[in-house]
Amino acid sequence: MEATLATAQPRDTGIDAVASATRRLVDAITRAGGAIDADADRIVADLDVLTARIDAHAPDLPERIATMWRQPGPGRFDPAGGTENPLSPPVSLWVEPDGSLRGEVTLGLAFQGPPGHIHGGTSAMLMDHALGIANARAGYAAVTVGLDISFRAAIPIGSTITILARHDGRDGRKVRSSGELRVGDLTCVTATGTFVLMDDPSTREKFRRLPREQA
Ligand SMILES: CCCCCCCC(=O)SCCNC(=O)CCNC(=O)[C@H](O)C(C)(C)COP(=O)(O)OP(=O)(O)OC[C@H]1O[C@@H](n2cnc3c(N)ncnc32)[C@H](O)[C@@H]1OP(=O)(O)O
Repeated sequence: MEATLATAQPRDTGIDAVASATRRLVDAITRAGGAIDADADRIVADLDVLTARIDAHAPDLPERIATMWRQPGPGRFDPAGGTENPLSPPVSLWVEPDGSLRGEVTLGLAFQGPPGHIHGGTSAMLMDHALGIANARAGYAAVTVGLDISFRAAIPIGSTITILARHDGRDGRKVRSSGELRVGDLTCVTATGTFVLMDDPSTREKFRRLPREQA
């Protein structure tokens, strides 16, 4: 049986290709560091031309957000696994036979925290998002209200990180999920999350309107 992808299906054309190219750009900048100083003026000028070319296509923010949420299927703009989001690590999560999620990702220097290792905030984002998707796959679209995370071992930059996440149950309007990040057999991060259902009245009211309407 073919495995089911729980995150967006990557494409090698269009906005996905632009996002991938931008990730390569960010990786190159972080690896080169100050070695590009002498060429910086020309690089900035080239990048500004590209930015202006792209910006010419951008609608205003509420319209863009509305368009994003009209897209069917897994979020293509998510911060972890969003194939259209250049800031998103290239995470794909697959549904295991027991309904839990499993995926792999390799992160570069842009995600560094302590020397040579992944930033804890990045690990927390991977966990938060994977736990949220595990809930959604179980039929419970929900937002995080609590995330309990333990950093047990540092994750080296460039290592293959295995992401595991599972939905653990529902208690009224709250749902729970848990997961971990592993490198090989080593469990580096564990997390448990408490989420509140999106269709709970207070949550629905909070997230119904677009940011500009809430200001
Ligand atoms: C498929 C895509 C998946 C995407 C996953 C994305 C995950 C995210 O990053 S979501 C973004 C981050 N989260 C947010 O922005 C939510 C911010 N919070 C809120 O807006 C509000 O708390 C809201 C609207 C959800 C609920 O508000 P309100 O009704 O006042 O309830 P609130 O006081 O916050 O608490 C709700 C419940 O959670 C419990 N709770 C609150 N904090 C915690 C915590 N840290 N740990 C455990 N439980 C908690 C409360 O005790 C309460 O429980 P009960 O229903 O039994 O009384």
